[in-house]
Amino acid sequence: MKRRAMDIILASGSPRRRELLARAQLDFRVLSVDIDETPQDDELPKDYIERMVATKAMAAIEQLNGTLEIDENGTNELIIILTSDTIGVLPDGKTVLVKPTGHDHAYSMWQQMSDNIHEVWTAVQATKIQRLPKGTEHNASERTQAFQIIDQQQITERTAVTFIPLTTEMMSNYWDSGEPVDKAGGYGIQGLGAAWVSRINGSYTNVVGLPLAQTLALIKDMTEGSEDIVDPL
Ligand SMILES: Cc1cn([C@H]2C[C@H](O)[C@@H](COP(=O)(O)OP(=O)(O)OP(=O)(O)O)O2)c(=O)[nH]c1=O
Repeated sequence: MKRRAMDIILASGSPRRRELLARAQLDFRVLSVDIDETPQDDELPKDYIERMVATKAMAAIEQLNGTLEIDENGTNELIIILTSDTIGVLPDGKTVLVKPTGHDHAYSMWQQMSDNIHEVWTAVQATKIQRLPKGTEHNASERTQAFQIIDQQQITERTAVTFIPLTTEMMSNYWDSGEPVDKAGGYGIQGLGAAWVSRINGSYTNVVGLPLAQTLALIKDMTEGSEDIVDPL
């Protein structure tokens, strides 16, 4: 992998995403963003996931505008912000599985996933921003706007996951493990949840939260034509 001068920021609090991107031996920084991830009534999976990655990107830019430390550190003027969101989607193509809000929510998702196939969708947005020249920052809504968006692209990767039949005892034990709480659909394929998965069709890293090969292709595409081109491993 050729190193690049362009900054890459992974705007995510997910340790899984950080670990996955680190496997590409790419220099990047992490910025944690916190947004309201509640789906709207009757919001379709595609609309929801695209809204999530776009909202996370805007929250990341807001944070950068707020601190401006990026310039003080002599960081590059061009930055690619990566944001990502993972959901489960039931075979009806409409029901979105997010992080469980509690025990009952997890059970109701698992009952629908038991002995059934669901899809895991991860969307990734790459947002290229440019630091405005010093002195040209402007104020909007009482916040300094120090960056402009010069490009943005989204991809959504889908993986089909088959669950074995689940018993109440299995669900109860798994809930008690604490693993389900911060994961879409209430399970982690990379952890104890692997025991529930009989088959997948598609990208494994996509289920864990970041489709690595596709994300690297997105970064490469966005750096194409610049000196900072990122070549795959
Ligand atoms: C299905 C599945 C999801 N997950 C995780 C991936 C995501 O981190 C999480 C879904 O929540 P997300 O909102 O996509 O991500 P997040 O809140 O963890 O992090 P961010 O700051 O980037 O918003 O579920 C697994 O770790 N393993 C799995 O098998």
